[in-house]
Amino acid sequence: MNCRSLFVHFSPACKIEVPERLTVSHGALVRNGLTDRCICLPVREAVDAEILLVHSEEYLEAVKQTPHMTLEDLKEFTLQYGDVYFHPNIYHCAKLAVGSALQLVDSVLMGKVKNGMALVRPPGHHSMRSAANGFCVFNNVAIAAQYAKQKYGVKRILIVDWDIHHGQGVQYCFEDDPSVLYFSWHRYEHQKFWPNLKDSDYDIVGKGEGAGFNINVPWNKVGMENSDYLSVFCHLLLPIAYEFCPDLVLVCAGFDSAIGDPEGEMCATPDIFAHLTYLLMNLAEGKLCAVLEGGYNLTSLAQSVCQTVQTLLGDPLPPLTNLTGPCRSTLESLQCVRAAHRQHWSCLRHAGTISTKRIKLSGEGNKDEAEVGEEQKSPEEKIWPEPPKRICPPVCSAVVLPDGVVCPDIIILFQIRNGLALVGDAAMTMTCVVQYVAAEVDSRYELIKNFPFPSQGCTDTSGFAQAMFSLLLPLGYQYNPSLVLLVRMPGSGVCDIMWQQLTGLLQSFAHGHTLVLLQEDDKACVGPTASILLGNPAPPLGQLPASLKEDAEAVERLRSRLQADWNLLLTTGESTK
Ligand SMILES: CC(O)(O)CCCCCNCCCN
Ligand SMILES: [Zn+2]
Repeated sequence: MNCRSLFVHFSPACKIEVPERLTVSHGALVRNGLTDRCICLPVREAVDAEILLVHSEEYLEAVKQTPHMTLEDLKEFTLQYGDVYFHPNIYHCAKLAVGSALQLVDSVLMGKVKNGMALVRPPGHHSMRSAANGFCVFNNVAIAAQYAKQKYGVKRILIVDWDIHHGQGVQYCFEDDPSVLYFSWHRYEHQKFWPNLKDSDYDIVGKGEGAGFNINVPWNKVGMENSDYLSVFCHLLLPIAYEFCPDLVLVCAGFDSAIGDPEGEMCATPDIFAHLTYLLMNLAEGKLCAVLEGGYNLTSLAQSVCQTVQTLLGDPLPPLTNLTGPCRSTLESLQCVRAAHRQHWSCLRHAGTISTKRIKLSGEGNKDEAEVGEEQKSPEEKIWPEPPKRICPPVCSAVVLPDGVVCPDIIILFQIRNGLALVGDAAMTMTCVVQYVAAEVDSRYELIKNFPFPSQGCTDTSGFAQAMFSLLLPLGYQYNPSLVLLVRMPGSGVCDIMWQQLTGLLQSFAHGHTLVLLQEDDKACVGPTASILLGNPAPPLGQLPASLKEDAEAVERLRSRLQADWNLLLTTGESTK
């Protein structure tokens, strides 16, 4: 009997938002042994009340009809929205995506897990109160934020949207809400890139009570690299985020901002997401929920997801190499956003003064004159090195007590990850360690001493925080040491929680190989320091007041003096020379 089989082939309306995005990402997590180290949370469908935290009744009712629609009706239905595709099963999937994000928020806020990532489809950040848009049906992250506020009374939530598209749905939801700080960078090209909104530009800062709590960083050129992303984090997002002092961090984790993606056409490599994730984990005592948005190159998507989850698990970060500094277009965007937000955030009040002439940026950092060869390649043809293995030394931390000997090579030679030593004379020991390292281990080390501050004492946490973000982090990234030696000089005046934040942030470098030297009478500092070295989150600094003018100016003077040689320190396209 010849059986006639009928293949109904759904020609995929959308070629990039495909099921393989989840199967390939999950497969990579399994292959890298990361799922074994995670707990897998059960998913559930969101209920109406949760969806109505963001969306209107009429929109929810309309979407509820879609499972019963014919293909023709579905096509008709989608015409009222932009760039979104409906399938009879998408309502169910969209409820699962929201439900997954809420399950993650519950687990983090109830302390069952430190942090986590929800791998969901369909994405959410474009969907609005009464409209689907850009592959999104319900706004997963916006609903998660409202849910966290309503159910757990969370006071301040930071949403970081590193997807390459502007999450206008999130912006519209919270634009007048000062309890939710929304940060988004996005391909913009002076409004020529989708969704082509004037509302996505840097001067849209929020409305009424929400003024200052909406930060848009437009990328007006493609080909942005790791340096561009890091400079926006160091010189804009982190200073404001620390001043805001969130109780929870939600990430619209779209990976179409990675190299190879057909939508983003950027050149940042997957390991950058290890660092972006880590830098955010030092906020809100590590309470971070990442929710998948976009990401359409299956190779870079899978690698980026693994880099993100590995950092959430506390593994050492892969050093970022050849950071050449931000390109001119980034500096222009950075300068515009900082100027637009200067009145709202005291960390920007003394921001770098606009100066006279343009600085000649290093060649590679300049998208305007991208190398010819690279320029021609399509995103899919781009190649990049596989992110390096991030090995975890068998021992995390060692403590050397006064009668012990400080031998830094055990740290550098990967036998342990980091360590602290209580020594009789911190300054003298530092000199010995530096000579030993320089001679014996032939490694580059970064000597971290407290920056010369005009104002003594911990009164100026803000000034110190400012120095950390606008000086220490960019310098450390560009210098790329193989050991970080952190010395707490007697009378440094750096208060414990700032010290803990500093110890935490400096583990961004050198595979986390940090050697801390403490004066032996500084015993009270051993516990808090060891806690950070063991991977615990630093306590919050609290909402930071304006830094003392003389401190901010001292940092600015130091920054503008060093920026000619270290252009990750740059925040404007001008040099002050
Ligand atoms: C989650 C996400 O932000 O990645 C969704 C992106 C939607 C892109 C729609 N492209 C439309 C092109 C129109 N000519
Ligand atoms: Zn996107």
